[in-house]
Amino acid sequence: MNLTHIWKTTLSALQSQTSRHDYEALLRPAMLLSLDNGIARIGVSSPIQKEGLENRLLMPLRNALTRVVGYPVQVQVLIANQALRPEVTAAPRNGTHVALEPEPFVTEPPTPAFTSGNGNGERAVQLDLASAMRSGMLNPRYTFASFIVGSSNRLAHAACLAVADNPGQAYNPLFLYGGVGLGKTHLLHAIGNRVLDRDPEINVLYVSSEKFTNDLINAIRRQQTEEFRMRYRNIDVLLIDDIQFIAGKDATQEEFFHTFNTLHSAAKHIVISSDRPPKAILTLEERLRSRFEWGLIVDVQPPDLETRTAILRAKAEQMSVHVPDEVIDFLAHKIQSNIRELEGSLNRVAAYAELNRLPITIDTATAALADLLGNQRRRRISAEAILQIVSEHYGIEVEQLRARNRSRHVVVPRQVAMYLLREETESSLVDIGNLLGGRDHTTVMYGCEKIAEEINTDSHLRSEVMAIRERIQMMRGL
Ligand SMILES: Nc1ncnc2c1ncn2[C@@H]1O[C@H](COP(=O)(O)OP(=O)(O)OP(=O)(O)O)[C@@H](O)[C@H]1O
Repeated sequence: MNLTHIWKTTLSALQSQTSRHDYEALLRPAMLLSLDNGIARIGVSSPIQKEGLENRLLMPLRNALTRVVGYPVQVQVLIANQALRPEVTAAPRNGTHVALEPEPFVTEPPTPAFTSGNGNGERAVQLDLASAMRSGMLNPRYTFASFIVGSSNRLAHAACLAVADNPGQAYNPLFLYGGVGLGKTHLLHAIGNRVLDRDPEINVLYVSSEKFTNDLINAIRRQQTEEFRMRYRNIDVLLIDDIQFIAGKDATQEEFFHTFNTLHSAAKHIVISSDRPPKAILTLEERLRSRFEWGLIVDVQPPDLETRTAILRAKAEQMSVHVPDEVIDFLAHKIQSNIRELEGSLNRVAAYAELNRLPITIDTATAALADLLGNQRRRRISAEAILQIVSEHYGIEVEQLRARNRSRHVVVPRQVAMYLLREETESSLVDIGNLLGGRDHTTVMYGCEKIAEEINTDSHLRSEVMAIRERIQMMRGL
């Protein structure tokens, strides 16, 4: 493995363990300069980044590197010569694409610009700045083509596609919400990429609400609010990520309110993502909340087993790694609620197998993910607890779920229980059948498939399943 490969694998492993902010601000812009005699030299571009890495991320970094290379590694953080580092600042406005977000969304980890200097023939690679500028700050990997659609994200995907094909028309604003690592950012970028593919003249801006806030603060400080407004109000498609961060920030909310009004009244499109629906963002101003509710609000749920399996297959294919079906199935069962973690786990298993020259098997995967699975064990929820939650939700007794009763008010909860037991536990179809009064495994399979299909078309059933799932997640968190 060369330095780039080691660093990429380390970053993938760390992505699911660090906050998004730390990952984007501290890890992703850093670079593995050399690895000699068990000492990894990490290059950063500023004292702030060095301090952040040393204070917050040294241990995870050391552990992740150690796992990736398979021997103990010490970490040194160095401030690399900034002259070597290509600055990706606000891209020149060429009238096609406003690029305000910093480097992280430009490329894979920025290998460029640093000399790896390990004496092993690693060469410095020059960042293709021109292509970074061309693609703006949208991540070219986040497209609709690379997005796997399943029941958990079908509506969100369809709404985003509709916006990308007809910006300024239906669903304005489009408000996407859902938990961590479920693909909201991916979808925002996919809209941007598709809009630009179809018409490179359209001004698209992807920005996190944190970045919006910082830009505003800087503009106020430098008395450049007019420029700020020109920049943010002169775009055709605004993709704003993690809007929940502006809640409680008065000046930012005020500014965003006017940005929103200007864009919306000019039929420019606004797509917003958040970790929760507008109603649940408690300190959000009422006038913003009501505007967010003007268009379409759509959720992204944790992926079901089938979608997790499809995502893992697609990622393995992208990595050109053959991963046997039983290992895919194993990972899909183990990592349930976060796609970023799902990807990270596959990367880890592949790197572990490669470094230790092992075939990819369930044993290899168990060893590679030992710490992650250890944590999960503590959070495992029993099948009985799920039955309890389902029966409480529907106001019936657990015994009725097990009984032979076929009236609809019991059949639906029973099938929901089958579906959730399959999704949320490692129980086999036979186990589930036994748990539910000795039913045949084909009956269980039918129940699971029925619910999986119906939640796509029946919004009432969908929200019931979501509510039960939320309770299960809460129980896991306890
Ligand atoms: N349906 C999907 N198909 C393929 N990859 C996906 C899918 N959903 C998410 N991913 C991948 O999972 C990772 C995490 O997704 P993303 O960053 O979009 O999540 P998010 O919902 O914005 O999370 P956060 O709340 O942390 O911002 C990304 O690498 C993304 O490409």
